[in-house]
Formats: sequence, C-alpha cells, structure tokens
Amino acid sequence: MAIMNSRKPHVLAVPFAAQGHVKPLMKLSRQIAKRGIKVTFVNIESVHEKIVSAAKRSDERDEDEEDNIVLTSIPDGIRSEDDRSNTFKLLESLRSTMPGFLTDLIERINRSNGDEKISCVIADFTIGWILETAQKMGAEPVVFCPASAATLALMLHIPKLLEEGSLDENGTVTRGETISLLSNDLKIQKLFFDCSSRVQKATHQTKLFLCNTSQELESSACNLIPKLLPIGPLLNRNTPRSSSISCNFHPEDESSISWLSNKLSKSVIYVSFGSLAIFSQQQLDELALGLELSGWAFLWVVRSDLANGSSVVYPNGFLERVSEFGKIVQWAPQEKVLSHDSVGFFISHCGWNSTLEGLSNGVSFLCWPYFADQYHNQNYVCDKWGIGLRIDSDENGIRTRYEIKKKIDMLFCDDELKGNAMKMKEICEKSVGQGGSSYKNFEMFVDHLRK
Ligand SMILES: O=c1ccn([C@@H]2O[C@H](COP(=O)(O)OP(=O)(O)O[C@H]3O[C@H](CO)[C@@H](O)[C@H](O)[C@H]3O)[C@@H](O)[C@H]2O)c(=O)[nH]1
Repeated sequence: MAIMNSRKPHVLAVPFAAQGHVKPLMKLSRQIAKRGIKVTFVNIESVHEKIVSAAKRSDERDEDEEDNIVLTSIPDGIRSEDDRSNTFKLLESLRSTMPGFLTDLIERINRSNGDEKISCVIADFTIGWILETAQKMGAEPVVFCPASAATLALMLHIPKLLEEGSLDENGTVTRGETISLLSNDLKIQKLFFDCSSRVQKATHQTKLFLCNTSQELESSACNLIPKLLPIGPLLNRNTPRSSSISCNFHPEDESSISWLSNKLSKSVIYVSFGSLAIFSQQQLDELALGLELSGWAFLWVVRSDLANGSSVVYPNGFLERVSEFGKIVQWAPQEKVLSHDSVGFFISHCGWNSTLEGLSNGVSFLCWPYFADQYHNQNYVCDKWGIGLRIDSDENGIRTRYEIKKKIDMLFCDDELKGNAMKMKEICEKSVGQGGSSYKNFEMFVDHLRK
C-alpha cells in the first residue's frame, strides 16, 4: 500500500559508502529526478567530500546539475582516529548511528519544504536497517540492489542453502549441484555472508526490490525473487563532465577521450578493475608486461591505491617502452571510454556496474575477477552471454604475462564474441528503451511514487 499524502513526493536515496554502490543509485536518482520528483541523495560525510572534491578538481561547477537532486551528507559515527577503510567497523557504526541522523534529516526536510514530504526512502540492500527508520517516519521503504539479481537471489536463499548443506557457515560451497544458477566458483566472502542476513531482514520490510538488471539479462534469477522490479541496466547518458552528480570518488581524467580519439577503430584495450581490487606487486608486473608484450594500444586505469597502500611501481623501463602505445590514468570517464569507437575490448574485474556498462556498449571482455560476485559475473560473460574469455591463473595463482598476451591475441581475432557483444548491446537497449521491460518497470515505479 502506498503511503498517501497530499504533499508532493520527495525521495531520500541512501547508498552504501562504496563507489560501485553510490554510482548506480545516483543513476536511478537522476532518472527519478528527470520525471519531476525531487531526490535528496545522502552520503556519509567522507564520501560526500570525495565526490565534491573530485568534481571541483576537474574545475567544473555544479550549477549544471538537475534542479531536482540535492546532495547532502550525514556523519558516519566513526571517531576521526579510527579506521574508516575497515568495512566491518564502518557497517557496525552506520548501523547504530544512521537511524538517528536520518530521522533528523527527514524531519528537517519535512519541516522546511512546506509542500513536500519524504514519501519514499530508497536504501542500498547492504544497509537495510534504515528501512525501519523510513517506516517510522511515514515513508515507504524500498530496497535498491546495485548487484545482479543472481547475487540478490543467492543472498535471499542462503538460509535454505545452509539448511540443505550446500553451503557451510563460512560461506563455502560444499555441494554445488543444488546451486544450478550460481556457479561453484563463486567465492562467497564473510562480508557477503553477513550482508545476506541484512538483506533477508529487508525483504520483510519492503514491498519492492529495485535491481540494476533486466528480465532479459537474468530471467532465471529474476524469477527467484519475489517483489523484484528490474530497472536496469542503469546508465549515465549525458552526465555533465565531472559534476558531483557523476558521483566519482576520484577526478576523471578527460585526456583519456582525446587520447582514444587518435586511435583506430576497435584497436584499444581498456583495462580497469573498479574501485576496490588490490594487486600484489608481482601481479601488477605481470599485467604490465603482458600488455607490453601484446603490442596493442591500451588505456589502463591504475588507481593510486591499487597496490594496497604502497605506491604503484612499474617494471623497470616499462613506462618508457610503452609510451607510444599505452596510456595510464588514475580514474577514467569509464562509460564514455566504453562507448568510444576506438575501444576493442575490456579487461575487467567484472564488477556488476562495469559488466553492465561493457554490455550496454557492445564491448567484449577479458575477465579478471577479484572477489565475491565478480566470479559469477564472469560466468555470465563467458558462458551465458558468450562475450568474453577468462584469463586463467597459473599454479601459484598468478595471471602471467604470457597468458595475458595469449588471451588478448585470441580476443582480438574472435569475431563470434564480438558479434555476441553487439547482440547483447541490442538486448540492453531494448530493455531500457521505450516500451522495454525495464522501462515499463521504471514507469510503474514512478507512478507508484506519485500516488
Ligand atoms: O576509472 C574508472 C573506474 C571505474 N569507474 C566506475 O566505477 C564503477 C565501478 O563499479 P563496479 O564495476 O561495480 O566495481 P566495484 O567498484 O568493484 O564495485 C563493487 O560493487 C559492485 C556492485 O555491487 C559489485 O559487483 C563489485 O563486485 C564490488 O566490488 C563503475 O560505474 C565504473 O564506471 C569509473 O568511472 N572510472
């Protein structure tokens, strides 16, 4: 039942504090705002500061943001001397402090906007406890899943899998045959496991799970989840350059695009591992040398924290040797890069956002999963959709330069993968285009917000 009120609807969108969660929820928020519904987008202070500073450093002001989106922040409750990078601690703190801060925020908004009222709170699925706050404040609680429907389905089915002995308490898959949808090599981490209990709780408090996927992409997983509304793939078309509504944690290096523009069609390898993956020095060396050995042009995103807190060190002489055909940036305008005609394929960790962005642009993949759902996304890419290849590890768990070069060569001459990638692009476009399944679901949601 929708919460009825005579005041205009106003949505509070609350992401979890990670790049791969903030960006897709902002994409959804922008779509809602475009339909004339106001959205207040709430980050914790440390994230808000990163976003604002990334936008400012690119010398771009925020005045081109859509009027209907307001970015704001709340404290995370962590003392300044404590470690914010510890996700467990952060979650613990958020769990106890967020309800209070959000209650104050909602009260403030309801008081100061005479004709508006927070009528709906959209919460990231990992912080489902704020749904209770939403309910108490008379707003409809809605859950947003930035990961695949398969990931959500797994989280929701964990109690059943434990009961039937398919998983043990550490989240290790002990019996694969019952998890036909989810592969055996999905590395379920403790974090993922903890998160699932929160997600299950959230199912009881919400009538709606919005998920960044489409029925066409994941029909079997979608059918496993009651109350699911697939509204993806969410994309950032026409985002103002480096504005804060792009929600980047790092400034985008726009020179990536001019550099790509001087390259031949489909000739460049785009290499990026999202916002969380960490590389050992040995693995970093092998990747650098594999790219060099391939001889193909590459655009490689090397975040300043890619080497686990140490500064990134390249193999001796590498930067000089590849200067003619390689470009390294700390953060790229990824969606613009993937839509550029010069990009041949994507070496990716298969984070769900990157996967969808590649799919929507008809790009094929070399998969390099790092953890959690990325292994399952790799299975989709390689086995279900046929648009990519795996880069296998050797007996020491290293992806060697020779394996990397071999797979790069294979991918560049595989027309079948490229053809499939173009078909997947069409499928994505159809889902979100007028009359498509995700389009219709989103329209339904907007109507619901207006009631
Ligand atoms: O140079 C870059 C690199 C990345 N991105 C963007 O950053 C986001 C990264 O998201 P994603 O590809 O999902 O990777 P992670 O940041 O690793 O995402 C986390 O969140 C995802 C959604 O829950 C999970 O699928 C991942 O496993 C988890 O690591 C994407 O929108 C990219 O376009 C940029 O804009 N520029």
